[in-house]
Amino acid sequence: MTSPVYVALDTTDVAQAAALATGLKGLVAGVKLGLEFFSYCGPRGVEAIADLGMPLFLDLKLHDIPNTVAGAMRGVAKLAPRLTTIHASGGFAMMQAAAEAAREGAAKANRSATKVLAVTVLTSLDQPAMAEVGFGGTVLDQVKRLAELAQKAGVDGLVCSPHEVAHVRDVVGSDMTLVVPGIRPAWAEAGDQKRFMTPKEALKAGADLLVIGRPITGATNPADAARRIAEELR
Ligand SMILES: O=c1ccn([C@@H]2O[C@H](COP(=O)(O)O)[C@@H](O)[C@H]2O)c(=O)[nH]1
Repeated sequence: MTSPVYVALDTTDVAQAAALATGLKGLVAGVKLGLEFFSYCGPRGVEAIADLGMPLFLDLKLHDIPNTVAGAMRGVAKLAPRLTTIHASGGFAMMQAAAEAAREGAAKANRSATKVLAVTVLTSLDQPAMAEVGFGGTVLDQVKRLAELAQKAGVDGLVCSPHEVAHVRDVVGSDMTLVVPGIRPAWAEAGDQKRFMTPKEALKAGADLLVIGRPITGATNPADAARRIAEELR
């Protein structure tokens, strides 16, 4: 079975990210670089990891007015990741502008387009945390609402927790890529994740790709942890 796992390299250091990526080559589907890495290492750091030749997910979770997000997305497109993210709560026009900018960037470079994924509700939020920021309804309803809106805006996929993935699949059908963080093997600590499941449960619920960070990167032997997850998925 080909691995469905993108490993989150949440580090401030290019050399550390490169060493982790190299050690995990062949054991994971690709690597995910996020805000922590990008804040410290910038586009040049991303290029250094891209040069290792593994599929790249650049998870910047863009969220601003449409014009600003489109501009940032043109920059992202130059880095040519396979996948990237925006926040669905930025609204329809923002998502539409981001998707368009990604497609235009790819067309200009004559390559296949970066898939734009809309993040629905962060996996670190539970129902009380949502109420704190003024959402009266359920997490599930909010995720489904944003999923529908994102699909209408023309994005390629969604990020949601394993708790909602089956429901999201019912709403958007089979065309959209569903990427699921909030993954915790039974032997790993939850940390700040609130809506999580094991890798096997998440795949069974309908995830296309899983994002796993600390259970792998924080292990004494990251390659062994990745192998253990692969075993559990078999
Ligand atoms: O809702 C979301 C969206 C993105 N993430 C990102 O995934 C990884 C998860 O890392 P762990 O160490 O496995 O918790 C991290 O990079 C987040 O930025 C998410 O967790 N939830």
